[in-house]
Amino acid sequence: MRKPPVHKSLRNAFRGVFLMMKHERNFQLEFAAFLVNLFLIFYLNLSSTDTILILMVSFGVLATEILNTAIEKICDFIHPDFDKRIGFIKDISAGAVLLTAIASVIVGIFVYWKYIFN
Ligand SMILES: Nc1ncnc2c1ncn2[C@@H]1O[C@H](COP(=O)(O)OP(=O)(O)OP(=O)(O)O)[C@@H](O)[C@H]1O
Repeated sequence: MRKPPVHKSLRNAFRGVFLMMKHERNFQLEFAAFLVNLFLIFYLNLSSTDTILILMVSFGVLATEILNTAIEKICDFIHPDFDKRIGFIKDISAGAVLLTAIASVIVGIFVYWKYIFN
């Protein structure tokens, strides 16, 4: 099969992010947190290193949420019935999101602390 041109692949990828925004509540909340971070980056005039740190953890959470949702959808598609193994797969996939969220809270505390309390 021929590969689609780059602009089409890019359009599909953006559609994927748009679908997440439209249908997935957790992603909507995480995207809202991302927008708050964008505001704080400008409002507190973060250094470039701190900006990169905040952007990396924010995009990390969003990207992991997309992969988690993809795994959940595959699970529901290939095995809609209750199965301990599906539960295990979904739990560890959700665990990946949890870890990135914890990392983003830790980084956020370290970065914003300097600007708010110093
Ligand atoms: N088919 C299944 N068999 C066994 N356990 C399941 C199954 N579907 C869901 N579970 C359990 O329910 C939990 C939630 O699964 P669900 O598919 O509803 O994800 P969700 O509520 O959208 O999760 P998230 O908040 O991570 O998006 C799973 O982590 C798993 O423990």
